[in-house]
Amino acid sequence: LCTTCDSDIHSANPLSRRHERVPVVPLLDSPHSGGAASVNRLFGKDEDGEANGEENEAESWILPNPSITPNLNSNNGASGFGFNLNKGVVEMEEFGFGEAEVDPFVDLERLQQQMDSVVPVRAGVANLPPSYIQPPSLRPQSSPHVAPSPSAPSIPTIDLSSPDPIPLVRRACSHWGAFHVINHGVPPALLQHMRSIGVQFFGSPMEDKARYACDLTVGPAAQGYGSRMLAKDDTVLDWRDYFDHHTLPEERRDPTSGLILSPIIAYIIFPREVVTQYSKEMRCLANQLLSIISQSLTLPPSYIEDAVGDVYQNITVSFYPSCPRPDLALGLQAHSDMGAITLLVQDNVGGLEVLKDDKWVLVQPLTEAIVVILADMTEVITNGAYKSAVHRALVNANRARLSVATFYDPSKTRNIYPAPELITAENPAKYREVIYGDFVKSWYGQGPEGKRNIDALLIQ
Ligand SMILES: O=C(O)CCC(=O)C(=O)O
Ligand SMILES: [Fe+2]
Repeated sequence: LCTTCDSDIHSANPLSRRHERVPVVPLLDSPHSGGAASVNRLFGKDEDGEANGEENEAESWILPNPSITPNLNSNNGASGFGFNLNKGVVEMEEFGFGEAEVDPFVDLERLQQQMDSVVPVRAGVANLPPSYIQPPSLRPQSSPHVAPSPSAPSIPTIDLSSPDPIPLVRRACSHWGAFHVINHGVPPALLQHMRSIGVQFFGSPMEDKARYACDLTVGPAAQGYGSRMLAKDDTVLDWRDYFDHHTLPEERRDPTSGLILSPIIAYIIFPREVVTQYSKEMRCLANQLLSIISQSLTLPPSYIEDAVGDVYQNITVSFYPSCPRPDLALGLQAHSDMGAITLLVQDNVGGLEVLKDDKWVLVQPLTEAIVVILADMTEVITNGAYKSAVHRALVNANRARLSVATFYDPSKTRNIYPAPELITAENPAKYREVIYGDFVKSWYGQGPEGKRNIDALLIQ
């Protein structure tokens, strides 16, 4: 709609007349984007503000598949989704949640009052569906915690512009396996932009989001919208919806891969321009960090990067709606990431926890900082000198939360093994060599359960 029509239509309804139109942040300052023109492009308008749907589709990260029309009430293909689409719809209807009209401009706090998601947000305080109830030992409060306070220990913050970050990184990696980086060189506007697009996407009506449903029959971590992490049915579900992008190598950028349904959309979802830029910046930062990490173990700067080989990068935007019983559920179960390194950007709600000395420690959100999480293959390559960090996401009753995780992984055919340079008679190899694809298969097949998959590689 042009601004005038938009205003006319919205003022016809006394409630929506009070809505305030707030555009998401302007696009980056680049020769191709900037200011009002970019905002117009984001919302499907040409430079004069007129609607321009075709351009939207061309710029979306994922393109529609015009041969398939979504039918939320049919049984077709429901079993292969990242979630069971039919089940989701039935559950939402059961809880009196019909087709919500969601304003894509709303912020997270307002959005959670009216949004729909795969997780059944409208279950009501007394009614967390049993499939989301964690066994008592895994519930948030049942495991030991470091009480959050300004003086409580937390992951270190490393200024990457400092003259010599190597000793700081060495310390953070050996003690925590996770740390914040600041002055990392990624433009803050890009981080904010990615978050804003996420808010806009998850705030869309289910009917629109379901058109991007991922197809887990093509394999785990398929591209697109979903909620289930594992193929198995008997796991407790995470209180999380996600949107996964396959970004590297570039040949994985098939805009239809992994999707079941994707017909015409009226507005843009994850614009290619932004995701591409984000992917580039995150790759650059990951390479810089892997170089510092290698050097911190007296390995050549490109050691871990070379050991990983061609990088497989996925960008997963996670959305954790407010939860009726945050004491019984988890946004994301305890796990270590399976690749080499993860770069996580969170909003200001908080919920990420890292396990340190068998106690959960909250990672306080830091504006503009990026959380670096060491993953399992770095643990193998460094022969356990650096351990992957076990982490999980909590949910809360009042506020929805959004995070963007960028995974830097080896290709499925890559052999990963402890660096021979780090093996001595006194310090023999601690892990068996593994083909990364086999590791991923076992991870998704049986579930993470903390570090069980990497522990299975330990040489006794
Ligand atoms: O959302 C978060 O804070 C954690 C996300 C995460 O651990 C993951 O996607 O692997
Ligand atoms: Fe993770």
